[in-house]
Amino acid sequence: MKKLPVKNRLFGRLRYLYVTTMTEKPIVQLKGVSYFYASSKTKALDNIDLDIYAGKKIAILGANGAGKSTLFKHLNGILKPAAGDILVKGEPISKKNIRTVRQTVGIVFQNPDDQILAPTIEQDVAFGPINMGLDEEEVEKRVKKALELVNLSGFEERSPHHLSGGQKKLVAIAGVLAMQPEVVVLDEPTAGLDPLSAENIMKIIDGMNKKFGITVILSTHDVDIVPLFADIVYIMHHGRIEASGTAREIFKKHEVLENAHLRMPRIAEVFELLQESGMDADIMITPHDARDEIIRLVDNRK
Ligand SMILES: Nc1ncnc2c1ncn2[C@@H]1O[C@H](COP(=O)(O)OP(=O)(O)OP(=O)(O)O)[C@@H](O)[C@H]1O
Repeated sequence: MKKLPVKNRLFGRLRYLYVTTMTEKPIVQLKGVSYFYASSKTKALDNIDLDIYAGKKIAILGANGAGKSTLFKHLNGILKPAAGDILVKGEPISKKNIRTVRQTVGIVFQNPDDQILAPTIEQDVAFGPINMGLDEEEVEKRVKKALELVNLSGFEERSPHHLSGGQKKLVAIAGVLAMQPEVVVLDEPTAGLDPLSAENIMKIIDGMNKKFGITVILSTHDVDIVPLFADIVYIMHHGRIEASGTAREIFKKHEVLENAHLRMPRIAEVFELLQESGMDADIMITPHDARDEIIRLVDNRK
């Protein structure tokens, strides 16, 4: 085949990049979404615009009461916005498409007791696939795979109500994964977990994204896990998105963080202290980057 001149090849490549990035539509999109709880007279969401792209890992960072759970309840139609639109795969959520929307976007609630209903783990994880009208063989296959993914194989016959908080969260995640969603939304998945269980759950969440390309949106106020996980971070406060960007960009916004009752990751504070001691240190927010920066600083002093 005749090779195109370099200029044409370059143009072709640029056009490809344009087509794949600029024209890609968000898998979930919020346009000017507001929500008001009449009972507490609270404007929980205030004109939220959000574009979530397929395959990304998103962290919504916000203090207690920022509006994270309310936002999530809008993503698969549990709550309807008082104003604005929510589109899933380009379609506004409606009565007609709500079942499809709920198969596309699975939510793992903050409290697993709100989600776990059946007497055995197997029955609980099978609930979604059965509701989707899948045949017995497919349901069984999905339950087995979902329990494997959360490391709960062998727990099928046990009662979910006699599990630890961390294990209950895993059952809730398995229930959502068994529906094979494209987007998984997790409301504070590490809240109330010990460090090892939190790390385990974050590994499972990361695996969903890496192995299956699932788009992950999670909320947290744990600033230390965010840089280890997220491609894109949003800061929420008083029902508004106050900032967005990569973790590195976000954790430079000291004022925004402070106003939102958040802080930098602990590891970054070490670099602030080094700067205060007169060292030419860059602020690092992950252990690996911190190691590299410390080696650089040590080498420079030799
Ligand atoms: N069911 C409800 N009825 C009335 N007000 C509510 C209800 N749920 C939440 N709110 C109010 O809406 C605001 C946002 O709450 P939301 O639970 O969405 O915040 P959050 O960021 O998820 O908080 P947290 O980190 O504590 O879970 C708060 O002021 C809260 O008191």
